[in-house]
Amino acid sequence: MEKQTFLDLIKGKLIVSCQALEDEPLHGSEYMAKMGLAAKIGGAVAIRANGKEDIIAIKKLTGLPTIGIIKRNYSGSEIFITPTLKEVEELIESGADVITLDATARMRPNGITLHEMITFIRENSNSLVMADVSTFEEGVIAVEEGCDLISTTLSGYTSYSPKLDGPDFSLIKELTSSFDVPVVAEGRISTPEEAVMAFKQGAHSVVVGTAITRPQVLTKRFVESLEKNSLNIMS
Ligand SMILES: CC(=O)N[C@H](C=O)[C@@H](O)[C@H](O)[C@H](O)COP(=O)(O)O
Repeated sequence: MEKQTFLDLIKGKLIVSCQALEDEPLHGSEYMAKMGLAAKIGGAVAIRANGKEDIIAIKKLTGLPTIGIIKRNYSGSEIFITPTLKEVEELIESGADVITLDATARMRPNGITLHEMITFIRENSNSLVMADVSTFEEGVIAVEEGCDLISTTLSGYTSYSPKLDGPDFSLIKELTSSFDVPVVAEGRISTPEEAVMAFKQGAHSVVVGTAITRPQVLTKRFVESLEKNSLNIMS
């Protein structure tokens, strides 16, 4: 998909992240494709997904554009979102419209740089490049490296970024007020009101994952709240 067409499509709209890792009950491309379809029926305009199989299944069932990542752990590196060219190659094969890279300041496996990863994508595909960052400084680098979109995904998930319960609205605001590159608000957006707040900070689009597609986490929130309140009532 053309860059401008994709950016226009997601502007002011909701992207849903449909991901279930191997240790999650909804793991499997059939479940994720149906989750994607449910999101589409609800009005999502694109799907963020993990892994070649899920991306292919989601694209086939929904027809929506996909933002692809591959989560994989390598010993000796903390980077787990599309860490090496191997994952990039798998994403190119999947036909993902956007390839998302960890653009944090941490060392990648094999010492490959963000610059080399982006160059490889540009030379071997028409996919757009999204940079997942955890701080403003990483956003600056992502812009300098020519990423098509920046996402706040990793705020709270690097040792040096703030550990917030909710979304990192300050980071969204800082990035959107400094760059023309579209900023996607992502990470711990749990309510429609928070999504609206993210747009008020200038976000181009909003990604919601857990609050829509991880029922076990949502169930737990209810249960914990009930337990806490029954304790309060008893005391
Ligand atoms: C940190 C990390 O691994 N984030 C992942 C990135 O793709 C996903 O596990 C998240 O679900 C996604 O970013 C959406 O965020 P939330 O689920 O908070 O709405």
